[in-house]
Amino acid sequence: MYILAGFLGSGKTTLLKRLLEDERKNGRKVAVMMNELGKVSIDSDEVGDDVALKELLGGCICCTMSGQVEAQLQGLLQLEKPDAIYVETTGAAHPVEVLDAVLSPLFANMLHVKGIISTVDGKRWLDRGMMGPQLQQLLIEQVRHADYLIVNKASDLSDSEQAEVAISLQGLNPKAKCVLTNYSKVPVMDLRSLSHSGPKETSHRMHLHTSSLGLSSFVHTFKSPVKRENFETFLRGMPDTIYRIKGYVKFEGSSYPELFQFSYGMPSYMKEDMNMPLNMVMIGENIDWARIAGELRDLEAGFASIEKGIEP
Ligand SMILES: Nc1nc2c(ncn2[C@@H]2O[C@H](COP(=O)(O)OP(=O)(O)OP(=O)(O)O)[C@@H](O)[C@H]2O)c(=O)[nH]1
Repeated sequence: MYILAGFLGSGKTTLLKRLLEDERKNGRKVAVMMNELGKVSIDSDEVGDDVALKELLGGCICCTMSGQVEAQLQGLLQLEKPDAIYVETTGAAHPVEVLDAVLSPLFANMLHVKGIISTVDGKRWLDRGMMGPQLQQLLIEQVRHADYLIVNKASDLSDSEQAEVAISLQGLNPKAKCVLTNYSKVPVMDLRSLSHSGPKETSHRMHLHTSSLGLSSFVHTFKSPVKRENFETFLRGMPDTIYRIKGYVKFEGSSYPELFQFSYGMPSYMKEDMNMPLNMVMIGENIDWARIAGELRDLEAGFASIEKGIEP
C-alpha cells in the first residue's frame, strides 16, 4: 500500500496517474482508495476502468470515516486481491492518522505499507505564513511524516527559492528523499524501493481534524451553461482562502463541459468530449458558502458577480 498525502492541489492525483500508468505497464492488479472532502468526486474519472476504485466522500478518512475505510479495505482485499493499493488522502489529512485508519488489526497482516509520499506545492510552502496557524501546522506534519517528498511546481520558483524550500523541508524531515520537480515527475523506481519507517513520535502526534481547521467544502451543480467572462469575474472575486476548486463547467456556445481546476491562484481548463455531471467542488477556510452560492446563482442567471474591491 502506498499513501499519497499532501495539501490540496499539491499534485497527489497527478502522481497517482503516473503510478497507475507504471502499474499498467507491468500488468499488475491495482486498487485505489480515494478520499475527498467534497460529497462529489471529480478525480475518480482519472482512474481507468481496469482499476478497482473505492471512494470515500464527504469527510476525512482519518477523522470521521475510519470505520468505512476498514470495511472498504476488507472488501478490496477479499474480493479484488490487488497487488497494490493506492490511498489518495484528502489535502486536509494528517498522514499518520490515515495510516492508523488503514491499518486495521483485522487485516494489517495482509498489508505492507510501502510508504507515505507527500506532495508539496513549492510556492504555497514558501507562502505558508499567510495560512491559519493550524493549516500551517498541517503542512508541516505532512512533511515531517513522509517517507518521500515531492515538491511540485518547481518551475514557478527561482533557484534561490528552490534551495530555500529544499533546505526547510530537509530540516524538518532529514530522512525522506526530497525531489523538486513539476507534475509529480519522479523516478518511479525511487517509490517502488521505499520502505516505510513507521510513525514517528506517536505519543506527541497532533490531532488536526478537518472540523478544527476551519476547512469546509461546498458542491454546486450547474443547471445551465454560463458565460465564460462572467465565470472568470466570479473567480477573481473569490476570497483568498479558497484553496481548491475542481469541477465541470459548461460555457455558453460549447457542446461539452470543461474540467476546471483551481489551486493556489492558478486556474486551468481542459475540454471534455462528452457530457459530464456539472458538479463543482470548492474547498476553503472560513468561507461564507451562502454568499458563494448566491454568486453562482447570479452567474447562472447571466449576471457577472462584482469583483473584489470594486464598487458597482
Ligand atoms: N504548473 C503546475 N501545475 C501542476 C503541477 N503539478 C500539478 N499541477 C496542477 O495542479 C492542479 C492540482 O493537481 P492535482 O494532482 O489534482 O492535486 P491534488 O493534490 O490531487 O489536489 P486535491 O485532490 O484537491 O487534493 C492540477 O490542475 C494539476 O495539473 C506542477 O508541477 N506545475
